[in-house]
Amino acid sequence: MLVLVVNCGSSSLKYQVRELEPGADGGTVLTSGLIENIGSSRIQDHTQALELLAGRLETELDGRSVDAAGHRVVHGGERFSAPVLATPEIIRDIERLVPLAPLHNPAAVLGLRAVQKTWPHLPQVCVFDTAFHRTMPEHVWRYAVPERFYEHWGIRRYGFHGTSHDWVTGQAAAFLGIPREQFRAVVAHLGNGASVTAIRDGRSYDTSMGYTPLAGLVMGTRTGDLDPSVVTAVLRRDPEMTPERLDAVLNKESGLRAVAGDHDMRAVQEAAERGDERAELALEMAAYRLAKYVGGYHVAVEGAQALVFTAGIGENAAPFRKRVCDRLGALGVRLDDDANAARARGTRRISAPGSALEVLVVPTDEEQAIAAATAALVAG
Ligand SMILES: Nc1ncnc2c1ncn2[C@@H]1O[C@H](COP(=O)(O)OP(=O)(O)O)[C@@H](O)[C@H]1O
Ligand SMILES: CC(=O)OP(=O)(O)O
Ligand SMILES: [Mg+2]
Repeated sequence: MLVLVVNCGSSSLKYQVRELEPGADGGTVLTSGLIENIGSSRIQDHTQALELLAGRLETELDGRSVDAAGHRVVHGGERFSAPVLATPEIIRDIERLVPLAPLHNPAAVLGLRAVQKTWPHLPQVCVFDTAFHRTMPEHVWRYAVPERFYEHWGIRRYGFHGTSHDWVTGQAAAFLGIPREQFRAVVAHLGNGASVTAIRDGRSYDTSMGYTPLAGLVMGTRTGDLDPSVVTAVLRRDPEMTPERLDAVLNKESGLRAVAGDHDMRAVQEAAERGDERAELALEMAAYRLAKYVGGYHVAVEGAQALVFTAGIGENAAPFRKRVCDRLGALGVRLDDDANAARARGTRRISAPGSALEVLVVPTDEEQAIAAATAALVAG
């Protein structure tokens, strides 16, 4: 079966076509690519991007056609706890969740509709970032705010990057030979967006992102945790500031970008190595925040067996992993500096013998997980 995996951003569309057997792993990648600058004069909207993609696929797949499409949908609210086949009603439901994820869900809706318009008979599956976190207990997902915030507006912790946290948890448990339902871990997904999840009995027990993907860790362009009074103070003090503008500042102009002047970890690391003090401060802030979460989640899961790093930074930024692990001595974490620094691929151990927690690097593969879920649902 050929599955088109679609990850729609507001101005970009990442895709992969994978060949796989339903019920098996995510199979092999036949082709992949990225269409950027959606909204420009050349590519006006997602429908036009999909038409461009359809043309590309005809050559790239040598005339073979895809059998299904799987979409990454960031916010599934409380409604979706597993992947679903997209129907017009489901797409409308996802559209209703746009106020909860104004930066992420609109693109998914556009992508779903554009695929429908380009290939009217293609089955489509939605895979939600929030779904994996539906197992969090109520005392974890509740905020201590008036009940009506939740009742009227759905304000609670949802959590994101679930497809990645789920996949990486399974890979890590298998690598260590621990049955998944007995696995306790802390999984750090560190990409442009970053979140950390407490895994108890192989499931999500707590996670650092909240009502939106703004909470938790210091990220490339997002603040992470912040005293909410900062929001009201800025709105009061700056006459030009609006909620929309402040949303953009906190999501797109903060994090590493605000402190170090660049959102990209590679650039920040290079600047720190040259002695740039702002870059050094940004790295210390990000590492300290993450280390605090690891300590907290170690307690939350009653003793983690492993700490797992994944995504662009987690998989590649050895100096950042060291910064974090060096703060975890009180938990008995001991890094193997050579293993950490080695340029290796695939799932690997980077802790020293005798470390109280196994420290692993596990490459994430959200596309593979989305393809597998799509094939399973379409075939079933
Ligand atoms: N070799 C590397 N060393 C340090 N950071 C890296 C390296 N490769 C990628 N990164 C960082 O990974 C981040 C992007 O992660 P990624 O998972 O691709 O993000 P996303 O999918 O959220 O866009 C960037 O900050 C980038 O600088
Ligand atoms: C939910 C989220 O933060 O996604 P990304 O890391 O792709 O921005
Ligand atoms: Mg990512």
